[in-house]
Amino acid sequence: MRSSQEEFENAVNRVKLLKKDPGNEVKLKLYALYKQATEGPCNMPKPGVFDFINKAKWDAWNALGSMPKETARQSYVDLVSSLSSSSMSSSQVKPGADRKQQEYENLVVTSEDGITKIMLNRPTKKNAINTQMYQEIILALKAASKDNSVLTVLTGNGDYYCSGNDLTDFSGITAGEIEEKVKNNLDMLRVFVNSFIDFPKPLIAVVNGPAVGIAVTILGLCDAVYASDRATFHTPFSHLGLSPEGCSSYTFPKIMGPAKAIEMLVFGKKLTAEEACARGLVTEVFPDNTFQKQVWARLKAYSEFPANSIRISKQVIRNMEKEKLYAVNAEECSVLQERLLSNECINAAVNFLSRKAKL
Ligand SMILES: CCCC/C=C/CC(=O)SCCNC(=O)CCNC(=O)[C@H](O)C(C)(C)COP(=O)(O)OP(=O)(O)OC[C@H]1O[C@@H](n2cnc3c(N)ncnc32)[C@H](O)[C@@H]1OP(=O)(O)O
Repeated sequence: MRSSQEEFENAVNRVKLLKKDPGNEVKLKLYALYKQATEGPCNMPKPGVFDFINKAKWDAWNALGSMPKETARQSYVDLVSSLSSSSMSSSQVKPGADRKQQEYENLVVTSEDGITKIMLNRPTKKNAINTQMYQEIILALKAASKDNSVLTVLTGNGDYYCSGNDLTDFSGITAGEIEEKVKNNLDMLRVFVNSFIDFPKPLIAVVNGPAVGIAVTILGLCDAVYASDRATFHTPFSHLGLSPEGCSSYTFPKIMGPAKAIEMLVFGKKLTAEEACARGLVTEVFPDNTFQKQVWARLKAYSEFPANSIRISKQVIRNMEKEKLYAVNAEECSVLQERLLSNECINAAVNFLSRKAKL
């Protein structure tokens, strides 16, 4: 829907009423869209390099090129609407309260202060990831990649961060159905891991408690990992007749060296948070009683950094090895597909289901 001149003028007036300073980047965008909407393409002579303020304004306006006046007017109205609603909601919510987004069955996703938080929410099952939760995480990452947040955080609700893949996922499946179910799950796992590889902004894991299996391997694709000193890191693939996933067969040897990676991925050594930090898998460890306070203060400070710079820097680092990561993911999924059909794996799952085996 195209905006009218009246809506545009209303938006111009609403900008003056904003309670929160939207920051220089947004102000430049508003300036440029206003000029384009009212005067058309940039018609000013380029200011000298030392005339910083006018040069920044000129650059912003000039960057809009030949954008039609009507498009600029609409973009201006849209931008002001997004600013007005965020400024209004921040004055309406209690300090520290989260703004809830789309409803998910197994996640709580909220956005506040430039941070989108994706919280795994099956605390009674130690946040084990079932098929639906995999799909919801894929959707939540897609939404977060497009929202206004600067940072995205992955964390868990309750005493666990996540107990890994839901081992009951294959229960109730008949022998005739198993191959197809495994294939479908592995196709989904590949998409799930790719959504971490492709995530365009800094993705931070706030590991509030023990982490198992895929919840650990995927940390190698996160940009920072903050852990409570209560957290542990366990990849019991061999106990379960499985093989590494989440690109860990590539990221772990790179992060901690092959010998230490094999100790975790092949021999299933469980690490404390301090040990995982010493190996480079964890960025920093915090005492559990001040964990949330310290980590969120840190993240809030980071979220105030220039959003484009942060995103572009993350992408420069990730783009170096994206193709490699896609290939590793595909290979790991293909090996795991065979493993999931092996007797070793089926016996481990049956043991868990009959409550004989725990980690
Ligand atoms: C798409 C295919 C991808 C395949 C990739 C797999 C990679 C992996 O992730 S492998 C790792 C799999 N995870 C595990 O092996 C953990 C299994 N769970 C446990 O060993 C224990 O539950 C625990 C050590 C995590 C916690 O023990 P604790 O005594 O404190 O609590 P519990 O009473 O055992 O658990 C409470 C509740 O939660 C259920 N649960 C916990 N983890 C899982 C899980 N991974 N899958 C399914 N359900 C899980 C547990 O059964 C309990 O449920 P009930 O209260 O209903 O009995």
